[in-house]
Parts: sequence; structure tokens; C-alpha cells
Amino acid sequence: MSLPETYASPVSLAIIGGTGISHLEGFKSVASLTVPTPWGATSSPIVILETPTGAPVAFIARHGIHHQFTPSEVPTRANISALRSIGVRTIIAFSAVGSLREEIPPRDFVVPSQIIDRTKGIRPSTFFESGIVAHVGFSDPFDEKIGKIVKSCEGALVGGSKIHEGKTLVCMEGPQFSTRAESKMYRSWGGDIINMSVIPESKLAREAEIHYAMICMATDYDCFRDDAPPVNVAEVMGHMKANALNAQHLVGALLEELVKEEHADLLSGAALKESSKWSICTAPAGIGKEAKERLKFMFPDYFPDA
Ligand SMILES: CSC[C@H]1O[C@H](OP(=O)(O)O)[C@H](O)[C@@H]1O
Ligand SMILES: Nc1ncnc2[nH]cnc12
Repeated sequence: MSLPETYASPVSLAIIGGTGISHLEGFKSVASLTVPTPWGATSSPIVILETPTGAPVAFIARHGIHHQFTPSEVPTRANISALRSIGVRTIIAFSAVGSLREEIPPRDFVVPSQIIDRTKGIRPSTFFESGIVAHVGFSDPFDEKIGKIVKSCEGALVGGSKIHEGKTLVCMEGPQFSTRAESKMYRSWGGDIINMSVIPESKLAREAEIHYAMICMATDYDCFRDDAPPVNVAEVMGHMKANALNAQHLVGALLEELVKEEHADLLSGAALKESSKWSICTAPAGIGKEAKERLKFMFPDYFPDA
């Protein structure tokens, strides 16, 4: 059955699905939006789901519905700007990660608090360029309040999976996995888990003034253990089957909690309101016309003359 291609109300909450999560089950799908952006097409249509209480939630598949975009190819600026343009102010992003610590076994979940960026500078990672410069703060890349709410939903997980907090996520370029030397080096740097996705997604969400948290699901021990075989895709996908089911349980509990009135500040984007506007360094008279036209897509109020 084909879904309506429009949705009348703003949608303030979004979920980004990663490896093994190309759609969300258990919710009513009410629309499928194709949102063209100044940064091109999104990686998948934006599906609007409704929670049992009727709250709308946007869902987008990071790698496309067939997992056709490599981590370096994901059109992240399109994804984030499209979500912002439909009203999104909070994003919960899912990611399959390698564990760099014995105490984080496959099938445990992690809400990271820090990032070490090991991408290679080849992914477009800012909205503010070519005629406009801004430097937003990124010291604490994840929203702590959302992290605490995720942890409070730990009881929804089955099979003994735990949620670890306060961990450091290394983001590598890929698509090849790490060497053993790199894996050990990341551990010596304080890295706890590793993926290929959190950069630039988290940076762009910050620039778009969207609260962002990542729910990482461990699938392997990467390759730091000399006495064990290294990570491979079959191992990742095997654990992701169980993780995806658990993610489903977690999302049910999490959405029920997040849409409560007491979290209205999160869904309105209160903590980041106008944070990018005040990070712009370019003098108004010097901001290029095309830059203003692009950014108007996300920030219609900031550039009234565009
Ligand atoms: C299939 S293993 C590597 C792949 O898995 C993770 O994807 P995602 O973050 O979208 O769940 C990792 O970041 C890599 O892209
Ligand atoms: N070991 C690993 N390295 C990078 N990304 C991953 N995603 C899942 N496992 C991973």
C-alpha cells in the first residue's frame, strides 16, 4: 500500500537507522516524504510513523533502504537538513559498533558521551562554507539528557543486554575495518567503541541546532585481541539480528518516555536554539547570496532578505 507523500504537522523527533535497521516495525506508518534539499537527495525517503499516542516520529535509513551508501558516501547534509526542514529538533541515531573493551560484549548497548574523529576529511561536514563561516561548539557532542532517558529504558532490553554510559566512540573512515595496531592504539587513546558513522552526522546535527544522541549496539570485538579472529561482516550481521530486535523494544519504551510533556524542551530544541546563528563569524554584509539561499532551507528566520 502506498503512503501519502505529505504530512501536515511539524515532526520534532527523528530516528536514524543504521546497519541492520533500515525500517522500524511496530509503529503505524502514515506518510513517506521525499524532501529535496540544497545538498541533494536524502539517503532514503523520510517515513513518518505514529506512536500509540499519536505522536509523529520521522525515520530515515542512513545507508539507504538497501544499504547502498558506504559510510563515506552517506548524504548526511541532505539527511540532517531535510529533517530540520520538517521540524525535527531531536535525533536518536542507531549505530552498529565494534567494542574496544572486554567489558562491552557484543549485544550490549552503549550511549557514548565523547568522540575521537579518525575520518579523513573527505566527507562534507559543515553547512557553513562557500560564502559564510560559523564555528559551533562541539565539546560535548551528544545530548546528556537524552542519554539519561535512554539509560532509564534499559529494562526494555531482553537477553541480558546492558546499556553502558559515558564511553568514548572512535569514528574511522572505513569502509575497511581497522588493523590490529590501530585497534590497540584506539584503546590506548581511551576509545571504548568504534564505528564509521557518527562523524559528520553529529557535527551537522549540532550545526542544525538539533539535539543528538547515538545508541550504539556492539556487534564484535574489532581486532585488538591477538588470540581471537578479527571482526567480519557475518559476525556483525549475526549480532545485529538480535540487536535490531532489542532496538525495537528500546525504541518503544524510549518514544513513550520522550513524548511526555516533561521533555518538551528537548522536542522544541530549547538548549540549542539560535546557537548556530550566534556562531556565524561572517559580517552580514559579507554573507554570499547563494549561501543565504542554501541556509534559508534550514533557518528561514535567519536570512529574511534571501
Ligand atoms: C557493517 S559493519 C560497519 C558499518 O556498521 C556501522 O554502520 P552504522 O553506524 O550505520 O550502524 C559502521 O558505522 C559501519 O558503517
Ligand atoms: N569493528 C568495527 N569497526 C568499525 N565499525 C564497526 N561497526 C561494527 N563493528 C565495527
